[in-house]
Amino acid sequence: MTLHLDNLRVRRLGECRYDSPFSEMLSTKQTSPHYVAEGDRVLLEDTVSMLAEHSLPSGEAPSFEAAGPRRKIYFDPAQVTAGIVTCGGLCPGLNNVIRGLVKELSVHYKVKRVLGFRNGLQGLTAEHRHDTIELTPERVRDIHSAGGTILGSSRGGQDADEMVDSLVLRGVDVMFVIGGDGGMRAATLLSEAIRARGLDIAVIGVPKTIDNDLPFTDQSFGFQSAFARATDFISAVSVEAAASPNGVGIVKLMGRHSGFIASYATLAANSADIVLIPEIPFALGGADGLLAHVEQHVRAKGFVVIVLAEGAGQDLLDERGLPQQNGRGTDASGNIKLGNIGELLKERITAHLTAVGLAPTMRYIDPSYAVRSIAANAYDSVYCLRLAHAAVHAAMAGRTEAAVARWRRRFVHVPLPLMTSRRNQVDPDGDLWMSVLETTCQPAEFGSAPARERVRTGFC
Ligand SMILES: Nc1ncnc2c1ncn2[C@@H]1O[C@H](COP(=O)(O)OP(=O)(O)O)[C@@H](O)[C@H]1O
Ligand SMILES: O=P(O)(O)OC[C@H]1O[C@](O)(COP(=O)(O)O)[C@@H](O)[C@@H]1O
Ligand SMILES: [Mg+2]
Repeated sequence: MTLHLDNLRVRRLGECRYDSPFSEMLSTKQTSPHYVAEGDRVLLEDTVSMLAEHSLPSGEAPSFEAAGPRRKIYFDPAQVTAGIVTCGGLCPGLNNVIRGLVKELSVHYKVKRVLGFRNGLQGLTAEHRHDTIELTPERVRDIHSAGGTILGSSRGGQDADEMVDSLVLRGVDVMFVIGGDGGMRAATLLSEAIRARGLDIAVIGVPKTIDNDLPFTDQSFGFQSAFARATDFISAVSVEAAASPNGVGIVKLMGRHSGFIASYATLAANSADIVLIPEIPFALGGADGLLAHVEQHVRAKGFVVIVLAEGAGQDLLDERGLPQQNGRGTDASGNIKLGNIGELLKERITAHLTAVGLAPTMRYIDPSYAVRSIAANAYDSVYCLRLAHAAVHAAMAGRTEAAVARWRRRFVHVPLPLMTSRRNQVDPDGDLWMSVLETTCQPAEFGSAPARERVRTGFC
């Protein structure tokens, strides 16, 4: 879909009539390489050729509204109750975002009250809507040093109208939804239900996911902490495999549909020979297949290290129809349940190497939740705080049905439906994957795997 300026405009609840606590500070600020002034916009595209394709005057080129404080705001802070919810899988930095929101709302805007809804969107059901946490600066003072979320999280669907009822009954004026693609979809439906009832409630999404599979954001928060942790496991199997006869090190990392964690952790560890991601199908057998390459590595240097994203090679499991290894159906949120490709590879590589007289020493690690349950690293901590500030400024200025995101290093407002309009994936023709190939020296494809769909947008 080609995006036009009108697709990127963010909805406003109404005219901003109240002075913002930042009015004075903003009076002299202008756009610079380090600041985007209020009213300025950030271009969607950043190459000369992409801009030339539109041949539009710069004011009409597709662009995002810049995030940040406004001189005038929509809500009277003294009357505002804010709500916060965290939903979906855990992600480093959730507590940092909660803390950042609470402090910005309380310290600078001095809002009346901040409520934390518990256990994800379940907390907005009729049954749980009164079981909230009063979020004060004191309550959140130390939460950022821990992983997880003090509010709890969950998967599973809720009725949008029931959630709106909860906001109305609890007097919420601005609602912050911290979630991944599922959470952003739910926030979109929530906003639509609010609009349908003509209510004056702002909904702002803060995109989170370790998989980095959300579009229109340079990288999602927590991703960097997660792949840094994953790097430790690659280094561990690399050491183990190198020290073992016919060593085979395999690390299976999270990444349901996108291989960003696997790719970045591989580049950081710089010790893997092969990376397998959901975006690039691979064949096991044949002269150019994965098994032949594994054998070549073991013969040539005595060991091999493989990094595997959990969503890779799912077609191979389908073909074999193994009930214990295949995924079955979807989870409560509708996410596909994956088969265990790690177990399949372990089994097939062991059988192949044994058959050719190279009985392997298998070193297999599935760090699973260990990469996402940790606290945010220093980079993500800063990033989470700045996203939280942007989210509060957006909500107080009456922006709604929008997410805050970092785009080309600037903070921007993205219309919520766009956040789920496509999936961010590693582009097999992009420069990230090229760096992976340069690092591992693996072939662009293993064997004659099924044709892949062309990835239309890879942002990293
Ligand atoms: N299509 C959808 N419509 C409404 N709610 C959804 C939708 N997809 C997900 N949700 C809700 O959003 C929440 C988070 O979604 P989930 O996919 O579990 O995690 P994430 O937000 O991390 O992607 C869940 O409570 C889920 O029910
Ligand atoms: O928490 P669960 O249900 O075990 O799900 C695991 C999934 O969560 C993730 O960590 C992140 O997914 P979300 O961003 O959708 O929360 C995936 O990488 C992984 O497949
Ligand atoms: Mg998701």
